[in-house]
Amino acid sequence: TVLAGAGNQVSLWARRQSVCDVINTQHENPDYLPGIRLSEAITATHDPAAAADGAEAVVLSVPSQSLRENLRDWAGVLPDAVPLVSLMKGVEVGTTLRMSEVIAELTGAGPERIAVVSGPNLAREIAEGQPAAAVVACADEGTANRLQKLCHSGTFRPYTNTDVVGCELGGATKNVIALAVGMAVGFGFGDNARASVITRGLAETARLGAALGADEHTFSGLAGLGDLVATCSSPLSRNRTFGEKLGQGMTVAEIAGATRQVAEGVKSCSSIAELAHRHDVEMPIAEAVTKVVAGEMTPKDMLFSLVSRSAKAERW
Ligand SMILES: NC(=O)c1ccc[n+]([C@@H]2O[C@H](COP(=O)([O-])OP(=O)(O)OC[C@H]3O[C@@H](n4cnc5c(N)ncnc54)[C@H](O)[C@@H]3O)[C@@H](O)[C@H]2O)c1
Ligand SMILES: O=P(O)(O)OC[C@H](O)CO
Repeated sequence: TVLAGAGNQVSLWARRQSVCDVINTQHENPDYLPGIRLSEAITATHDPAAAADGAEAVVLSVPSQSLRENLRDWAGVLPDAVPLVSLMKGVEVGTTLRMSEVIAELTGAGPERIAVVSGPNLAREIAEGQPAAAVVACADEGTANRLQKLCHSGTFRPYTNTDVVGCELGGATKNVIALAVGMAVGFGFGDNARASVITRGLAETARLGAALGADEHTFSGLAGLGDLVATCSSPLSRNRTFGEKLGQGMTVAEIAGATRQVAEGVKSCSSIAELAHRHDVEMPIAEAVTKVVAGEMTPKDMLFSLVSRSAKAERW
């Protein structure tokens, strides 16, 4: 929708032919975005080669843990030399690779071709054409500039950034923090708890970013604070909603069984906690969320354990 709104012809790949048919004939995706009319500049196909044929850029957006298996099928049909753009906000379980790293590994593309778009971009609001801003990050500024032009419209304002690591970590970690915020809300706590978890969540995200070579300024930008605030505040967020249900006493299996959409933080929390351990970074919220998701701690114990940790200086 963003690309079509900026004047591009968009070819969308979908797994199910029936979804392609509805998009092509009724210009709607009733399963995921009911009631929203899609631009006629968007056509759908079940054939990845047809979707990628002649593309100026390829935008990749599937649940993070499925990217590797999907790219194995797609790598052979992706056009050479065009930018490969990730919208995904997760870290691969088992490898702890960021999505740009998975793309590099499976396609052989260099950093000058791999970009990330991230920011406070809740899908339904974007599809409704509500205004939003985002970051287009690529190590190569020229590629970032070209992609910025490709998606800049009257409702979508992209900024460029060369800090791919920071943008990806901001996007993946905010999902984990949103789970914690959701748990606090679901348990019945108010705005003080919510703001405290958001702020300390940002602090631990920035600590991890520093250890992995990210630019600290990224975390006060749209892919950091911006996305964190949107996700932790919005009932549209799947991660926050998942956390809320955990806080109300449902189990991970019960919640996962009742939703068809991905809450990336549920899987990525363990990869992020593993990255933190490996780089000797303290990430108490991510570690505690990982324990709740693994069934090793209740949301109530998690929330009180975070408050009763040993006292320290705010900046250290
Ligand atoms: N929804 C948002 O508001 C939003 C905003 C920005 C970024 N993202 C990110 O985009 C990525 C995709 O999220 P989404 O919101 O589209 O998720 P989703 O769960 O709403 O939909 C994912 C789509 O992928 C398909 N899918 C599911 N499993 C698949 C698999 N194994 N292989 C191929 N396709 C599969 C689903 O059928 C669906 O069409 C995530 O990393 C998410 O963090 C989402
Ligand atoms: O619905 P969520 O929790 O996956 O969040 C969606 C987007 O990442 C918000 O920018």
